[in-house]
Amino acid sequence: MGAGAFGTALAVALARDGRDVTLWARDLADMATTRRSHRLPDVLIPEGVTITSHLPDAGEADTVLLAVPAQTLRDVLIAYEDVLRSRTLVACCKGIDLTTLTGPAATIARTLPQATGAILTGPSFAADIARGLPTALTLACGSARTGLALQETLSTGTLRVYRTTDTIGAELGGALKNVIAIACGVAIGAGLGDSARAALMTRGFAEMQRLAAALGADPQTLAGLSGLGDLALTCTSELSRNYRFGLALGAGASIDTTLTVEGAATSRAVTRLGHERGIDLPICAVVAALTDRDISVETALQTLLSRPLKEE
Ligand SMILES: NC(=O)C1=CN([C@@H]2O[C@H](COP(=O)(O)OP(=O)(O)OC[C@H]3O[C@@H](n4cnc5c(N)ncnc54)[C@H](OP(=O)(O)O)[C@@H]3O)[C@@H](O)[C@H]2O)C=CC1
Ligand SMILES: O=C(CO)COP(=O)(O)O
Repeated sequence: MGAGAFGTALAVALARDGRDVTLWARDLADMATTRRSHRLPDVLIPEGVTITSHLPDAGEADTVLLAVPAQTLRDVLIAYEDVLRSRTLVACCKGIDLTTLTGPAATIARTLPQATGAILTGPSFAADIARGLPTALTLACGSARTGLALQETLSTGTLRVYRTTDTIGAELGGALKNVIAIACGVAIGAGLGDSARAALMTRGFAEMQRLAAALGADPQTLAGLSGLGDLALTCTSELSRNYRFGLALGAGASIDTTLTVEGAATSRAVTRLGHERGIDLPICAVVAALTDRDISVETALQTLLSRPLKEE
């Protein structure tokens, strides 16, 4: 569900590997006839993918991948509850819901408790997956048995899926790396240099681990693909929309508001979560203030540099 860049890329990769895939979009436009998505223009969607805007066309499919932005996941679950509640639902989004302050796996568990929930996350650009380039992802599911089955279902010759039962760690790794990627983009866009970026990645990772530990995640999960792996990708590549958003903010350039930039809303959600739990998240707080245009880049820099000196 969700025929954006990521949903389309996963559908293409799975169908190429022989899976029976239905790709649902709320608005098909001319996708079914052209078999192309404007978000992945170079990719022809294989005939093995059924493209539809009528969800019952998914028939008895027992696994549903939810590739919609994190801030819309809850609405989608509620709107299609009748079709979704008895299936295995795999969230393929990265973010923290601003209203409930929950990640995608927890949002599924809260909204449709009868469904089996999981999350697929980790370093992977949709364009790379669609081209069949080698990619490794994390599949987290509270049920070890379902996780094992999903790992088999979602792995292909080039898409290598690792599994864990730590859904909190996996969803936090994916959500938080986007916030730090915005910070890194700002640093590079403002001309602060690669050393500043390395500092933000490392101290940002410390914030990710701090919050994850406080919320009950296994710190090892954050050192894996969903966490360190995705941080490395997203903080260094201009293919990332979060990083590009930061670059524009830092350079004072215009922002493309049509793009999905999950880290913006998530920086606000995470800052609220930090306040509620008494956890120090200075980089996330600065990103939230920058994206809200509450502070300038100069103030953001001074805020971080003037903090008391401490042990690492
Ligand atoms: N792109 C990437 O490389 C990767 C993305 N992800 C994650 O995947 C998630 C989706 O991102 P991505 O596919 O890139 O985003 P896109 O902006 O490319 O696509 C978003 C899709 O969600 C649909 N959508 C938005 N709101 C709703 C709604 N209320 N109901 C139903 N459908 C809706 C859009 O439909 P419409 O076109 O009608 O607006 C569109 O099909 C994000 O959380 C992202 O972090 C994860 C890994 C890689
Ligand atoms: O999550 C991603 C790569 O793992 C995609 O990053 P962006 O959402 O920043 O484009």
